[in-house]
Order: sequence, then C-alpha cells, then structure tokens
Amino acid sequence: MPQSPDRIEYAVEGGHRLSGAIEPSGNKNAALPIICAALLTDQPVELSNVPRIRDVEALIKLIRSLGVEAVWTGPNELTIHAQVVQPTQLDPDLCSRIRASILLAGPVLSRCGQLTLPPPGGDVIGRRRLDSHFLALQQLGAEISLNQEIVFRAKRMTGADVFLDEPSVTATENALCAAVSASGTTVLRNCASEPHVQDLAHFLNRMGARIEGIGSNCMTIEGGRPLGRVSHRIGPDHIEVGSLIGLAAATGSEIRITNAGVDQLRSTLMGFEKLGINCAIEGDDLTVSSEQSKLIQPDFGGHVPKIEDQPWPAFPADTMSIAIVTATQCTGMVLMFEKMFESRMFFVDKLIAMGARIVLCDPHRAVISGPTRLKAARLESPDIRAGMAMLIAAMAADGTSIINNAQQIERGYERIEERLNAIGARITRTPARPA
Ligand SMILES: CC(=O)N[C@H]1[C@@H](OP(=O)(O)OP(=O)(O)OC[C@H]2O[C@@H](n3ccc(=O)[nH]c3=O)[C@H](O)[C@@H]2O)O[C@H](CO)[C@@H](O)[C@@H]1O
Ligand SMILES: C=C(OP(=O)(O)O)C(=O)O
Repeated sequence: MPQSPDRIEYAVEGGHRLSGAIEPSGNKNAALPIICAALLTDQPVELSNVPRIRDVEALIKLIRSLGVEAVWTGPNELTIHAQVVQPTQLDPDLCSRIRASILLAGPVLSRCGQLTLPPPGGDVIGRRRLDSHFLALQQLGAEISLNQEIVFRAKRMTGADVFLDEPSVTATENALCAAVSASGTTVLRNCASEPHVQDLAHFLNRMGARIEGIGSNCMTIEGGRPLGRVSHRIGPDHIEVGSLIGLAAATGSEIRITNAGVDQLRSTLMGFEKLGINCAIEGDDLTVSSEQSKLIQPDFGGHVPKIEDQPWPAFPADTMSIAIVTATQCTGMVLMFEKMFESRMFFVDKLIAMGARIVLCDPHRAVISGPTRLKAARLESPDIRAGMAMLIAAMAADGTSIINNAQQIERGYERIEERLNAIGARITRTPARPA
C-alpha cells in the first residue's frame, strides 16, 4: 500500500554482521538548543556537524517563521542570521512535534521581551514537565501565563540566584540563554551538565558570554555582555555512539566508531561493561570487536546487577532502551531501572513478542534474562530510542522485520539506514530516500 511521504517504514533483514567504520552525527540535543541560542545575536552564526534530522528541520522551520534566516551551506553546515526576530504566532503542529520548541523561550524572551508558544511535544515517553523552565525564567524576571498556549513576557531580565527543582536538561538550557542576556550575575544551582548542556555553554562563551562552572551542577553567568558572530562545531552524539555499541554487540559485529567523543563516554562504557561488552579506545575512536563475552557481570556475591539512568555524568536515560535490547543477547540476568520517564519501557512488549525473556516489573523496572534468539516481527516505533532498539532487535533477529512509524527514529538519527547499509546492514526504507 502506498504510504504518505511522512510515514516511513523500514524492512530489516536480520542476521547480517556489520563491519567497517562509522562516524556518529552531531548531538541532536546540542544542535537544538544551539540553533535556538543563535537567536540571541543579530550577527551571523555558523554551525558545523549539525545533524540533518527531522527535529532540526522542524526547528529551522520554526525559527524561519520568526523572520530568522537559516541556510544550509553544506550537508551539515548551517548559517543562522537573526538580524530580526519577530515574535509572531508559531505553528502549533510544528511545536507539538518536538520537545525543543520550548528552547525558543529563553532566547526569544531575551531578544524580544515576549513569546507566545503553543505546547511543545517530543517523544511520548511519559509526562514532559515544564515546571523547572517556568521556575527559572520567572526568577530571572519573566511573567508566564498558561491557557491553550504559554505566554512569556519580560520587560527586563535580571540575574538571580536560581535553584532548579530538578536538574532538567532543557530548563538549564533555557535558563542559560536567558541569563547571558539578563543584567547582572546569575547563579544556576542544581543544573544539568549533560554533554549537550556543556556544548551550549561553550557556544555561548564563544559568542561573548561569560559562563563558569561548565560541566558541574552549579554555573555562574555574568549577564549582559555583548553577544556576536561565532563559528561552532556541534559535538558528537554520545547517545548515537551508545546505540552503535549496542547494535554491534547484539549482532556480533566488529565496527570502529570514529571521532566518538570518548571523553564523554565513561558512564556509557561502564553500562555496557556490565553486560560483558568491552570497547577498545584508540585516540578518539572506539572499536567494538566481535569477540565479546556478553556475560552479564553479577554484583559481588553473585547478585543480579542493575543498570540505572540518572542525570549526567551517570548512565544516560536515552541509552536505556538500547541497553535493554542489547541485554537480550547477553548471558545472565540484569535489572534495568529507568528512573526518569514513566512510559519509556512499555516498548519491551514488542521485544517479548520477538522472543525476549523480559519481566516488566513496573513502568520503571524490567528484568532481562538472556540470551534469547529473536524472531522477525512487525513493529511500530513509539519514540526515537525505542525505535532504534527495535531496529537493533530486527537486525539481530532471524528473518525480515517491518518497522512502521520509522520517521520517529529519523527524528534523532541521520540517514540511519543508508549509513548502516554502508557497513553491511540490509534495511530498505519506504519511501526510498531521494538520491
Ligand atoms: C531535547 C532534549 O534535550 N531532550 C532531552 C532532555 O529532555 P528534557 O529536558 O525534557 O528532560 P528533563 O531533563 O527535563 O527531565 C526528563 C525527565 O526526567 C525527570 N527527572 C529529571 C531529573 C532528575 O533528577 N530526576 C528526574 O526524575 C523529569 O521529571 C522528567 O520527567 O533530557 C532528557 C533527560 O536526559 C532526555 O531524555 C531528552 O532526550
Ligand atoms: C527523549 C528524546 O528526545 P526529545 O526530548 O526531543 O523528545 C530522545 O532524544 O531520546
């Protein structure tokens, strides 16, 4: 049956081993706030290593609708010139497709003093709180009212001592963007410090801001400094690197992940080591050899080990679905504890249908006992990472699986079928990607 061009299907022939080198794309969750932060200056901003993914394309449409120029000057090079920013009505459909639409709040408030934002969306993986955003922006001087849309207003933004109620990633990013333009000093306590938060902070400093404490949970921002022209390269996506490690291990492949950003991978590598998967580091490259024990490492005394997500620098929440599918191909038993989102684990019913032995104890905890042979299935991708987990399961399974709703995967992974096919995968995308 013909599909709408916006609905993507992957047919995945399982059982093929991958071999070769692959480079991760730029970090989705760094590119999105940095694109928004480019609106803080009326000077041109040149970005490279920008992932060409659906979330980025949606955000570019949104900033263009505000009168901002955004031009692709190369496959992953983007120039943004926000000579003017008009806080006009934003398309509710585009805003609801991505979580990152909320990231316009800090920069547009700083630049225009007002913004009316239709509700943001993003992955449907549980409640997506906005409270921390409001708490931070209000303390910096914004007034916020909620009806069908969120209305932000600020006559003047002033630095403050802000203690976030939780280390929310996007709330930290919004607060940073507001604080660099506010007059006076802001101290941002209990803030997030993920690689993408750090990347945004370094980008802002390059623009002329003064942010101290980058990488920690307390940043001090000297606001009101002039912000100008900047060139910046987006860092590698550590979640994509984790996905590639899981994929290689689950399919018994040998791959080299080049320019992997190894400095930011410690907790990810520790998580996979618990599954008996060890990567070799050479410079900034990572090799996953096909000779892995894949023996789940019990805790001392032979107890069932646990992989749990937590705010940075601990194991990332977005790598949890990948760790779950990888564990189905490992020997032993492991508890996966996803603490952040209430619905992220529900996709395991699809893995169970493929033959995995998983007990979903409650919405946050699943016990996996492996290894199990997976058989092909017809799957539907509910979100980016569950979609990637299904792609890994399908590539490890016997037979050909169909993954529907694969446009979800493409929200976060650039040309993934093309890049994996180049190292031996057999994925057919419908509709075919234009040459
Ligand atoms: C565009 C973007 O950057 N999206 C990322 C961002 O989303 P986002 O910024 O939306 O996520 P938040 O950091 O705000 O929080 C995610 C969830 O975790 C809960 N929470 C958070 C901190 C904490 O200490 N305890 C706790 O339970 C929150 O209540 C919320 O339900 O960060 C998430 C957590 O890394 C990632 O999954 C998303 O990919
Ligand atoms: C949850 C994710 O993205 P978003 O916050 O953009 O929905 C993700 O990247 O896994």
